[in-house]
Amino acid sequence: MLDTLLYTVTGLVLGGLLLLLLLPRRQRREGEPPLENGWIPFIGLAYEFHKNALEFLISRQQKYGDIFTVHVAGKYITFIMDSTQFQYVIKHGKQLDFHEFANSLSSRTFDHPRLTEAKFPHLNDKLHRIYKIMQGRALDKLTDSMMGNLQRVFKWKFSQATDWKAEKMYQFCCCIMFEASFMTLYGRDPIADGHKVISEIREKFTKFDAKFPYLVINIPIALLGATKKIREELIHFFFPNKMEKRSEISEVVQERKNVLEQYELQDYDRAAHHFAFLWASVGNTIPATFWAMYYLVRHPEALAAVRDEIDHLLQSTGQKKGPEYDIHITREQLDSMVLLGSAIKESFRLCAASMNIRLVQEDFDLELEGNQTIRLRKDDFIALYPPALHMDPEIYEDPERYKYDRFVENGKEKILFYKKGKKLKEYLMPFGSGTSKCPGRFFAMNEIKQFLAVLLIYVDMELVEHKALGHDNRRSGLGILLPNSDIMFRFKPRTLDL
Ligand code: HEM
Repeated sequence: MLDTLLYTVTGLVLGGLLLLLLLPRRQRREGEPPLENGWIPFIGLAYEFHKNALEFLISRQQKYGDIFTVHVAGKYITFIMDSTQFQYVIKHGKQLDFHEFANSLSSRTFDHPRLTEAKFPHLNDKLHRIYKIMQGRALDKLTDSMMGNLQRVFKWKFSQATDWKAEKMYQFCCCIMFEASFMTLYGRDPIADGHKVISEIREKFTKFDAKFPYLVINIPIALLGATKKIREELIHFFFPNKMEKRSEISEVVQERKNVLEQYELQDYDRAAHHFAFLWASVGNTIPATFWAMYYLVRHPEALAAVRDEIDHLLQSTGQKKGPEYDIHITREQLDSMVLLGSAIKESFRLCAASMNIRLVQEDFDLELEGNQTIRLRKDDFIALYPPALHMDPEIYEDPERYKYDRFVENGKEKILFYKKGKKLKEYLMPFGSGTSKCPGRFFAMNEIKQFLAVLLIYVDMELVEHKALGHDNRRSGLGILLPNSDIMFRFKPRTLDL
């Protein structure tokens, strides 16, 4: 009896699978790029893509050429692999939309209502206008505040270190960057113990962040253990009663708060928006800071050259080195440190994997260089995958190698990179492109520079473990990749040669 039941169930499952396999697949139409469906219905090539996106895309590029469409988890994505063609995708903002797609992703991940124009007229535009506060001269205030907060956190961290002290490097970066960025953007609660409250938020944030890639690919939050509860707790930190208590809130967060208050939103929904901004402001900055620090510590010649540049700046501005002194470095001075900037860009090149994705709004022919056109279908995606550019040996010689001064030429920032003899408009894309370019990119770059400058001024450091780190590919396509494990390093107050 049991045998018969088992045979019947197995038969039904196999029959169902066979039927699924026999379902008609999408066929390539004339003018469209080569298409690969994958053999598993709905899933398509999702597994291969997520295992190692760069390897997967390069293998398809070898098979189909620079443009091809693949079926990944129910979506059809056309990849443009030739970096000389990127600008043609970037400039088609009307037919290739980013905001609609980003809005629904953010709403699903951070649990706020979608900011549709019909329901919340002009809200999206108003929020985007605020981002100007993070650019140009307006950035001075934020940069100064970050410098003060970073030094406060570093001094607290190093206060007990008299001799070598070992720590996990990722955790170290996360602790310092989270706290300093949080205080800079969201200010402080004058009564509560700042370190304790922020550590609590950071721990919850780290747990949420570990599940972030699953939320993005639409795995129901109910299947992700305690993530729903943690997300709610994080959102509660930004409720009006908590925000009102905080002093020294940055202008950008204050302005966002003012704009959100002009609309009929629940307290929870407003708080969820603040939480989304928190994720945007530290979710990539922390791993980016880690990689910049890791590569410097791993390459003593790079560390020595960058430290020399920082020391030189201190000397020329008459400042003393050492944790007992306050350091002041202006935004212009940060900009002038080309070796430090180059070292950070080089680490971006090796770890930035944010897919630039656009949703096709209507059937249309996308014109590319050299009278080439490709036919695109409404509701498909078109994507640029920066690692394909960053690891291209025609653009970057010996691309696997970390070369801290790769972005310096004749003592200035190097901005000319070529492919097929053509000057590239986009040669480094950690921050996205066109309409979706990160509005926090100047602040992010400054923060990482400040972190490294203070660190190198305050301490000597070296690796304790000598294992090679790889990437955790779960965030492939979503921003800066995390390392596949943490690594021990040690530091001690710097011996000063004054
Ligand atoms: C190394 C650090 C950072 C990296 C690599 C990074 C990268 C990016 C990327 C790639 C996007 C576009 C998303 C997409 O195309 O899907 C983006 C958007 C965004 N980033 Fe950043 N980001 C960083 C730091 C920051 C910081 C420090 C802030 C704010 C303080 C920030 C605020 C934002 C915001 C608000 C958006 C959404 C913009 C929109 O709605 O159009 N980011 N970021």
